Amino acid sequence: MLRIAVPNKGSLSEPAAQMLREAGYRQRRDSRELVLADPDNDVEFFFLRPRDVAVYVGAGTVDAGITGRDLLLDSGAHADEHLALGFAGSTFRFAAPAGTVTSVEQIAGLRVASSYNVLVAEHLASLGIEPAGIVHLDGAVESSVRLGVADVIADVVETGTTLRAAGLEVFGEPILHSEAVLIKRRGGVDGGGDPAGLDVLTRRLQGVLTARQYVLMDYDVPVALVDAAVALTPGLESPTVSPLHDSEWAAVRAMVPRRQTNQVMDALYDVGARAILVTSIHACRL
Ligand SMILES: Nc1ncnc2c1ncn2[C@@H]1O[C@H](COP(=O)(O)OP(=O)(O)OP(=O)(O)O)[C@@H](O)[C@H]1O
Ligand SMILES: O=P(O)(O)OC[C@H]1O[C@H](OP(=O)(O)OP(=O)(O)O)[C@H](O)[C@@H]1O
Ligand SMILES: [Mg+2]
Repeated sequence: MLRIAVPNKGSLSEPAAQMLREAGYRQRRDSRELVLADPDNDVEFFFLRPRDVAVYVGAGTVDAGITGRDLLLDSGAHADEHLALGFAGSTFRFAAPAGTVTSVEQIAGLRVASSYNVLVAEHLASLGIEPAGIVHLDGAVESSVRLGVADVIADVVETGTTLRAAGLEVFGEPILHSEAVLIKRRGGVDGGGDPAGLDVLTRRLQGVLTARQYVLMDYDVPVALVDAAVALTPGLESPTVSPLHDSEWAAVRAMVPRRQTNQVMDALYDVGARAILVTSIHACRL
């Protein structure tokens, strides 16, 4: 039975549960449940603090886990990213009161507050910059400068709303682009390969990612224009082209990136395609 660690609260928890549900797994009904067996799928879920997921995976007491790339790197755990999951996207950045600090080099000799000390220390060391110290805080890091325990902060930024509300501005390049990731133990099981069942979990999650990123497009097009139309909808491998009762027309079906749906429909219409239909993909295995 594959043992999978899942965040029990915070920004990652609900979207992780939703993705697993879409991948056909049972998920808990009560947010206080700590363990959930799903015997039909031969997996067991352990609901753990987002920060602790990498620790358990690194120790090998669970086989895989869902966490943030930033949390994984900060943990120093013996675990690696296996699959990017496309949600909980954020950047990890330095910020300071507007106009006070404008370059990363200026951090030398200053106090930096963060919940991600390891990440910050490694990043500054790699740049050869020595801060006066790194102050570890559990959260609400944006308040630390106003309250006098630090001069700059390093924190998760998504929309920037929290920073603005605290009168802070980002400076320097992003330290990291993060998102939710599926992780596994570094070096495999007892020095061997991946844990049994990880391949199935991975294919299922990839199926959800594909179903979210693509739509299915159907259209009719005059046979003489099939090549021009198909060039606009090459699909993943090759589009399906079927004959129609009217032998001068053909029907085409192809997967199209969801973001390009309307541009592709406009272009197909211009080429001469008609009856263009778009449907969502519920699940898939590529
Ligand atoms: N506003 C946000 N938008 C997108 N991702 C975020 C946001 N805040 C946090 N994250 C991501 O979620 C993960 C951390 O989750 P969260 O903030 O819920 O944990 P935590 O701060 O340890 O928990 P809590 O805040 O409940 O104590 C990180 O991977 C981080 O990049
Ligand atoms: O750029 P924004 O969209 O404003 O989002 C970023 C904020 O979200 C997270 O905070 P969270 O809600 O997890 O609180 P915490 O600081 O207590 O962890 C993060 O630590 C930032 O403070
Ligand atoms: Mg948080």
